[in-house]
Amino acid sequence: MASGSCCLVKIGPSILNSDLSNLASECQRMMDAGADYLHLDVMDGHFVPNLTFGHPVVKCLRPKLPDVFFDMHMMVAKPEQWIEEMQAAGASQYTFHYEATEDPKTCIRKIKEAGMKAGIGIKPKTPVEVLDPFIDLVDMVLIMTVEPGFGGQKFMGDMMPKIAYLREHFGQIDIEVDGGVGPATIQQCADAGANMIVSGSALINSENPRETIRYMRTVVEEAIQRSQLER
Ligand SMILES: O=C(CO)[C@@H](O)[C@H](O)COP(=O)(O)O
Ligand SMILES: [Fe+2]
Repeated sequence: MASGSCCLVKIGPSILNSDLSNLASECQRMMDAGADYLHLDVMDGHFVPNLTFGHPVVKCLRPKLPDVFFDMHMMVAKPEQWIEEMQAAGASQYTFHYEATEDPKTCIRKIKEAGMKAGIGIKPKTPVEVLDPFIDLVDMVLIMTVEPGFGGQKFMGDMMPKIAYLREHFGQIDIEVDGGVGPATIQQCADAGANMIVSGSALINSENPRETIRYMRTVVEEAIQRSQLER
């Protein structure tokens, strides 16, 4: 892991590829397996070529999982549009895409005013430096390692320098990695400096999700320890 990091490892399953007719029990299954939070993928058919669910589903899910941190991955055009609804539905963090808004600063301010944590993410073709002006304003940055829109895609290892750049220049910020992350790719994410690990199909399809989560957590913890020794 690049230098400067001492943040907490958090594993957040993406339930996009789970049996959505059993959404609450699939979420509970992931939490029972040792997940730290849930990464809920919202798609609007405009920003990405796919549809999932919106705030009404989050509202139904919240009472079933009252204490769970919901990281809303908002793959939507005009993300400003859904901030209040998501907060009212029970979202904990609102992670929007830099590419989806003309005014990221106002979007961040509105998320904070609504009482949620704010995350900002970039698609694979977006250079990481565009995030520089917003790092001090947000709680988390998201580096996509697939083109957003679908679960089960191939991990893009060439995104790792973006994570290393953020860890190198911005110390302890929470860096989330999302797309194709699982036991086969976690080492690359850990070495680059990611500490918030989204894993969808690898966890949902795992025969032993508890062991898969434990393994990924250990790999990232060891990378953080190594980076601290190197400092
Ligand atoms: O945001 C997205 C896709 O757009 C992700 O959250 C994926 O849904 C994660 O699933 P896997 O790539 O791990 O299967
Ligand atoms: Fe996601």
